[in-house]
Amino acid sequence: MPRSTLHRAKRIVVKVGTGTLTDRTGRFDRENCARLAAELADVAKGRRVVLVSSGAVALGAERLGLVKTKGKPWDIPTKQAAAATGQPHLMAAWGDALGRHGKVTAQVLLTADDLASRKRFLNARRTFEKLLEAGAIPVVNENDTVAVDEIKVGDNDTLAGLVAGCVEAELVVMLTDVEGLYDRNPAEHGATLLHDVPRITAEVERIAGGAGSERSVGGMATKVKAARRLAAQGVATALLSGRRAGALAALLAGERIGTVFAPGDERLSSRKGWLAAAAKGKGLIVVDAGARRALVEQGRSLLPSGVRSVLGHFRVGDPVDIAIEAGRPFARGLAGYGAEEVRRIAGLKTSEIERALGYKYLDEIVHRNDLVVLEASRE
Ligand SMILES: Nc1ncnc2c1ncn2[C@@H]1O[C@H](COP(=O)(O)OP(=O)(O)O)[C@@H](O)[C@H]1O
Ligand SMILES: N[C@@H](CCC(=O)OP(=O)(O)O)C(=O)O
Repeated sequence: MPRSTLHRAKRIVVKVGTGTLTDRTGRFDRENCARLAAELADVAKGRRVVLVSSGAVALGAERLGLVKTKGKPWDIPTKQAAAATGQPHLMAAWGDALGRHGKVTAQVLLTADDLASRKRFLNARRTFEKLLEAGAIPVVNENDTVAVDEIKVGDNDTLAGLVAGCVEAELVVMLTDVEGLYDRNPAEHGATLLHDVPRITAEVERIAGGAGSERSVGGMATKVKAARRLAAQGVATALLSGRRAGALAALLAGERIGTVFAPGDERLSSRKGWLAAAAKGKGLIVVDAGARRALVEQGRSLLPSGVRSVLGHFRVGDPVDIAIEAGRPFARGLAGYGAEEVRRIAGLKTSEIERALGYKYLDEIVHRNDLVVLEASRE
């Protein structure tokens, strides 16, 4: 999807960062919210738009009168209390601003745990579908008040990527407080804006630094990581200034504005996209180098002969990670056998499965249709 074809995207996730909705002192910027709402309503004509909006913590902090001491981050309960306070005001602000343009808004609060569960992921997808069908703009945020470390996404750039998978968007636009990705931190002298990034290499990741203010989370690093995951699923990502009037329309008109990360050639099915981005492996299957080659280079299924050992407990149909000894998982798939069964057939030929178990479901431990190679392992 080169720039000139971005206008074809029928489903777009737009992510708005804290810096776009607040001024320098951290106060809510109602004017910018109103301007953005008008532009979003325009983009939503003939398209389905999902908004991922940050800002709950900043709005809540303002209401609660919490003052930030430089260099001293708030503790988690303080941030959660601020989010609980700010979220209804954030929704009211978007509801009012988009309502002025005839758009109905709906609140969707999610955690990583919700999207890792296939059942809840599908439920969320059905809800999104209904809302979009009805012409509403879902406004998504992390469910910060309940999201402790183990279950949270952590930043809204990553959340926007997960939501894009859930609604099968073709494009994610992140509105932030800079014009796009620069070749070095834009605070440094002589930084140059990179308009088009055909491939997210390790070098691109290296130049993407942390957040621009203490109120934001993740910075460029999480945006580029999210863009890399999206590219691997065949989705384009654009970064734009959330303060530049008309930027969204200009981007969709093919103008050279902001940064566009090109999508990879392959568009993953929604199920494979979920496996790659949202699912969590319930266990780990350790395989030999030959199996790794067959899976990564030849797109084959995982057979028992390549399996060395099994860690953890999983049942048939559960997501499982696949790694070579002492390595990071390089693939994830849906288990064709439970962990106990895989332990009993590890290293055997497919013709020996039945003798070892007394029955056989399939030849494959993970079928290639249920398997994704994790893009981080390709480097
Ligand atoms: N190479 C880079 N190019 C652009 N911005 C960068 C880069 N490295 C770090 N940043 C920082 O990332 C910030 C944007 O991310 P962030 O502060 O998290 O904003 P948001 O609240 O919109 O998510 C910029 O303000 C900038 O300070
Ligand atoms: N969920 C948080 C925002 C987290 C976040 O990623 O913030 P940002 O870096 O400004 O997009 C909130 O609503 O305040």
